[in-house]
Amino acid sequence: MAPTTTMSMMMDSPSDLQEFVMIQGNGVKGLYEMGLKTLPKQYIQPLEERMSMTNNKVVPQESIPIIDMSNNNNCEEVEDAICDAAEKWGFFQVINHGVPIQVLENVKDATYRFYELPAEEKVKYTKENSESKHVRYGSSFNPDAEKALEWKDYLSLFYVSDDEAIATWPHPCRDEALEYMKKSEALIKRLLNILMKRLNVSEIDETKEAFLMGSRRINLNYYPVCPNHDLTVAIGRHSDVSTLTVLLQDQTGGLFVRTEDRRGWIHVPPIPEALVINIGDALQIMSNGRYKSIEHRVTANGSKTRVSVPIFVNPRPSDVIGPFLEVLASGEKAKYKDVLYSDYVKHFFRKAHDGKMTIEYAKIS
Ligand SMILES: O=C(O)CCC(=O)C(=O)O
Ligand SMILES: [Fe+2]
Repeated sequence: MAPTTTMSMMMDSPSDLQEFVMIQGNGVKGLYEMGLKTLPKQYIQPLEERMSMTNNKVVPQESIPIIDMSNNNNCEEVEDAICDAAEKWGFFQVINHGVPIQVLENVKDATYRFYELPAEEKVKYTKENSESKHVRYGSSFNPDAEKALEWKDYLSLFYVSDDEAIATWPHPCRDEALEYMKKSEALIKRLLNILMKRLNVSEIDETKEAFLMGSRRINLNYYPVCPNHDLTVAIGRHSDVSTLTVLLQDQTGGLFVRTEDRRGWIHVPPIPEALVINIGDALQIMSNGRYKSIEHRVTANGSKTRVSVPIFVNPRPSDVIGPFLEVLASGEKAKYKDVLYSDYVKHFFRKAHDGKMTIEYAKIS
């Protein structure tokens, strides 16, 4: 069938579009490559979700902290900057973080390599087809629950063990994704140690380590050029369910973070060689609200393809998480109840992205 015929059929029929994007595994990348000039209506977001609307003012003069983690920097100053940023912003960027720059470049290249596979290859990893429940390729966030789709393709890799990853992760990106995960471990431990110290957790024993970083998931996100990009989003407003997230973004830009007063959005400018760190809901819960998991979103781009590679550092699915006893020791009242982490995550993935609503699930009212 000629591409124009397929395209006009898809523009008219939601099920044809879903078949092409999700079932056949072409993703939004496939839509872009067909030369689509108009955004299909399924992707048109309600007015209030579009970045161009007045309720979504970008605050240009503000910026999240950029923290130099070089070893020769004053330790105490670095530690304070990290904890302050986690309390006030829930988001910061780190430079001289110790993850080799080549490892970051390699995982970005590997992301392109995966998405350049033909749809017949990628489709092997969709929810319907994937041989492993730990490997999932898809488009948008939760198409079954969303009123409007998001302009994003993703490959999500849940880490269980090296052997399992080697046996199941797609070859074009397997080694690079694993290497990025391995090489970021020291940074993750350093950040968690620093953040725990302010919570009076002086030592991360085995149980605490499981709560804080017992499981990890790495996503390879692909956001192709988007027609009528102002009418849609690449990722809708959400907070992460992780303990913390280490995010590698390319030089395109488009990630925005909610301001403290919730009245505007701040751009997270791409900085060469930097990593973005953000606090997730699990750490907001464990710190009893001291560290903030902040709403963020990604805009779609009309002229440039963007990739990003977050590592979600999580508790184990079987862990029951709640505010740490050390935090409550001073008599502070618990703001969150104990929740089974897998239930919390299921709750997040059952819905469309809805800002900061997920954490209501754990709140003591
Ligand atoms: O692509 C980005 O910059 C952010 C991605 C993100 O927020 C997520 O995957 O949870
Ligand atoms: Fe996120």
